[in-house]
Amino acid sequence: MAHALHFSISLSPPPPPFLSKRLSSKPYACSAGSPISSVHSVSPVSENRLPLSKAPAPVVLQPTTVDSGVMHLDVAMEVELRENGPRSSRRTKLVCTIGPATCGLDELEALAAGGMNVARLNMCHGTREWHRTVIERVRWLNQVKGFSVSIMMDTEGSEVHMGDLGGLTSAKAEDGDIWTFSVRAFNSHRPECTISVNYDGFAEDVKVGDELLVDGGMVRFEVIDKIGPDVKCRCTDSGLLLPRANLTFWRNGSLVQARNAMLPTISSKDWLDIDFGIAEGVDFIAVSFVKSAEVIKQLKSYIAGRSCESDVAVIAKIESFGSLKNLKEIIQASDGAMVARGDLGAQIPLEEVPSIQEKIIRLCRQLNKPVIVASQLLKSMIEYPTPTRAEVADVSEAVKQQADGLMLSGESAMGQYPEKALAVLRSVSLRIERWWREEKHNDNMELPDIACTSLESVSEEICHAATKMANKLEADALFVYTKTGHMASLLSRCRPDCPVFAFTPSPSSQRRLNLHWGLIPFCLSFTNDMESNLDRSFSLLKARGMIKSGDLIISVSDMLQSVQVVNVP
Ligand SMILES: Nc1ncnc2c1ncn2[C@@H]1O[C@H](COP(=O)(O)OP(=O)(O)O)[C@@H](O)[C@H]1O
Ligand SMILES: C=C(OP(=O)(O)O)C(=O)O
Ligand SMILES: [K+]
Ligand SMILES: [Mg+2]
Repeated sequence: MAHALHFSISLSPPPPPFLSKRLSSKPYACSAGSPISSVHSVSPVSENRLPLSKAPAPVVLQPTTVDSGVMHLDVAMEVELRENGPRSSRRTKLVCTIGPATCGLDELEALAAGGMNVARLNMCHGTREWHRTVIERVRWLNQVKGFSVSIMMDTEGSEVHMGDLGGLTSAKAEDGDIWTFSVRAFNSHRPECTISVNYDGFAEDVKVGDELLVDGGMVRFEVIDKIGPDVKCRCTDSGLLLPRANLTFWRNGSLVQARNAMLPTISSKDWLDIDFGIAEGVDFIAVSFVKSAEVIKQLKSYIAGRSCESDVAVIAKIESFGSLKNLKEIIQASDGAMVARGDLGAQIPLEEVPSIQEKIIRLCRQLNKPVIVASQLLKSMIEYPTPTRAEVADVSEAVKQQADGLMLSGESAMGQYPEKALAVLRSVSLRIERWWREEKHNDNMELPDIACTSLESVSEEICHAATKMANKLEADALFVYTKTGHMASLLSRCRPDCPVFAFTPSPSSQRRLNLHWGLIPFCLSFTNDMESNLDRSFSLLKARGMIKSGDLIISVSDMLQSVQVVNVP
């Protein structure tokens, strides 16, 4: 049941069933969340972190069940709408990777209150039990605290990576140090300067003289000797080794495709994780190292056969050489894409990443698929409370390119300042979006027809026309009443100057729409009578201070092929 929120009466929420669980993900310990009171205050300052220099005012959310089930909107978006007004609300969506720094209930709530639209779980790390507890916590926050945070599961894939560091959060490799990379497993005792590798063929595939890159070049080694399962390497570029960091090796300046590159994109472990994700009802499954459209089609039909509502969206991660060769087919087959710059930058020359990012974003928009820009957006904030100027410029570039979403990885998973990093994404997005609108940099990107049926063509034309009218008339918001969410995505694709209030009867459609640029998704049941739908929405939204009398609304729906222009009474 959806809980619509009002802010006057306080009610004690039921205690979360998982409160007693203590989540830990070796080598980190993490808080299991503190008891929740009815008036729960989300403080940006939490234990064992430095107080933030410019801490935002704590958000105090008092959920009640007034209007329960009538209309539901993420409570953080509601606060933002009320405070900034529709036209100044944030259009770019924010994805946070959850890890030891943010798996506690308080930390998750702080991220939700700070504008996290999607929580990402990287199946490369942690146990299924650990991930299940995080999912339960996010669900609890959604149900009891009125958020609408979606969940994205990200598969491990058959990449080569290091093992854990036996309890250490990191290890420093210095220039000239000799380290051993071994396919042996070290259960309790890991010898000094030794790292385990998850791929059995590792020692066979590398050659003396190869260059070994950790995490796309954060640390570099040269292979100097091979002794059975052990590969001896000399550090040539010092840096921090992080648990399970990805490994690539290069020969004469070219990436060596290890035999694991021939393994299926979705490993047996990934299929079990996918079963887990479907059973837990995650909203998105992001597939690592996609090489072809076939694997996406296969996964989509697997999901359709498994989950009765078949509403898990599949996101293709573009992070390998193979995916670039089949980019259009892959994106066409998927429900969205991720520019996974971490691994992408380890597979192609770094200087090619920016133009490829732009190309993928443009292609996704043309094909009407949401796209996320991921990795290293605010990397320095893992350790420092303020970003570098270059990082802010990188974030603003992605915002200018009108990517649907921006993603935090280590910054939110294991960094010292997750909430601050999220606040930076939020404020840079708001500022750059406003600037882009004021400067009328509104691109006139050619949007090709994507409709397959004549009815879909009509919807597409209606969305183009409605956007044009909304821009010209400087409307306060576009409204769309949509059963499947498709028409809302078509409006988002037009990147209108005003936000799009997307009303959909299903909570799962609402959570899927969370990822689309400029959409404010509401869960609301509606009828075929547009007149009464509008009346009802107006009175609900006005009562909650999200719109006001006189606001200009342009409304479309996927039941009635028309555009309505209305002033809020
Ligand atoms: N579930 C988790 N448990 C423990 N650590 C995690 C988890 N998720 C992420 N991390 C940490 O955050 C870092 C950044 O996350 P991410 O970018 O998703 O992974 P990776 O660096 O392996 O690609 C990881 O290297 C890892 O140290
Ligand atoms: C997001 C990425 O994938 P992962 O963190 O799973 O390696 C990436 O490589 O940029
Ligand atoms: K992954
Ligand atoms: Mg990756």
